[in-house]
Amino acid sequence: MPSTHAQAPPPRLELPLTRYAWFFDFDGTLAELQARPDRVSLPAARKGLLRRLQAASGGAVAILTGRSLEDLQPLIAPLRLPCAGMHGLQLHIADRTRMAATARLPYTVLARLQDLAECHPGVLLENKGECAAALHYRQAPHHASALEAAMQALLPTCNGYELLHGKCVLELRPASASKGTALRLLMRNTPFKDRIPLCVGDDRTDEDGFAAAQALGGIGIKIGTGATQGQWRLADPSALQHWLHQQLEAATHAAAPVSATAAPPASTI
Ligand SMILES: O=P(O)(O)OC[C@H]1O[C@H](O[C@H]2O[C@H](CO)[C@@H](O)[C@H](O)[C@H]2O)[C@H](O)[C@@H](O)[C@@H]1O
Repeated sequence: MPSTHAQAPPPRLELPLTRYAWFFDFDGTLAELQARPDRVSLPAARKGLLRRLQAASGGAVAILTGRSLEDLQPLIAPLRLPCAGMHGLQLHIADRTRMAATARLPYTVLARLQDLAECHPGVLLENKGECAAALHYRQAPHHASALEAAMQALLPTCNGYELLHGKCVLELRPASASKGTALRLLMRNTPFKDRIPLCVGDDRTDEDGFAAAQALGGIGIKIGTGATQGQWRLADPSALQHWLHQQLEAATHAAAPVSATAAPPASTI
């Protein structure tokens, strides 16, 4: 359900950072979107903020991404964080990676996707390890409807799969898991357990994370434009970086001796 606050940036967090469980989407949220998935990198300043947040929150920082974990982990290195990959199909926590029970994409479907990429100049195939595969058309948006029709036609041969519409990307993936499922699973584990989930994301699959976080009494923060059920909104990854920096600075000052002339905090959540 759309929120009445969803156009406003989140105010300062009211409680200590250790009271929140932090969930971040990757592409479009921590890292700016690029023409191709392999052109993305996470700026050092943002890695630094995540490291500070990891320390300040007692380790309750996770990434929920649509990428496979094999793809994500080098992008966040040297950080080691709990994370969910492929929109919740993979879960990595306490140095163990688990995969939701799922079918494999028939090799005939993978071969067809490869053909589609080759026949449509500018289209890229992202094979996420046999369980899911995506066709990216950011560099060839005129092919979007042909790709969609071709992938819709493949769906009946992919039992239990759905066609996901992302940002200039169409993906065949099992319908059995979501970012909401992943968030709920992580929330059952230390150090996330008994905290207030705070979920940040820019894309359609992040809405599942917002719904799960808000159902647990938490907070959803939408990055960028578009309808959302998140309560708050930030313009882009740079605005998120700035807001996180503010939260960390405020927490650092709150831990310091209080000055008699300190101003009262502005509005909080
Ligand atoms: O859940 P996320 O971490 O946001 O992942 C969503 C998809 O992100 C990647 O694709 C998107 O970002 C690319 C790089 O900026 C961009 O070129 C593409 O157009 C976007 O759709 C990733 O490649 C996908 O696997 C993720 O599902």
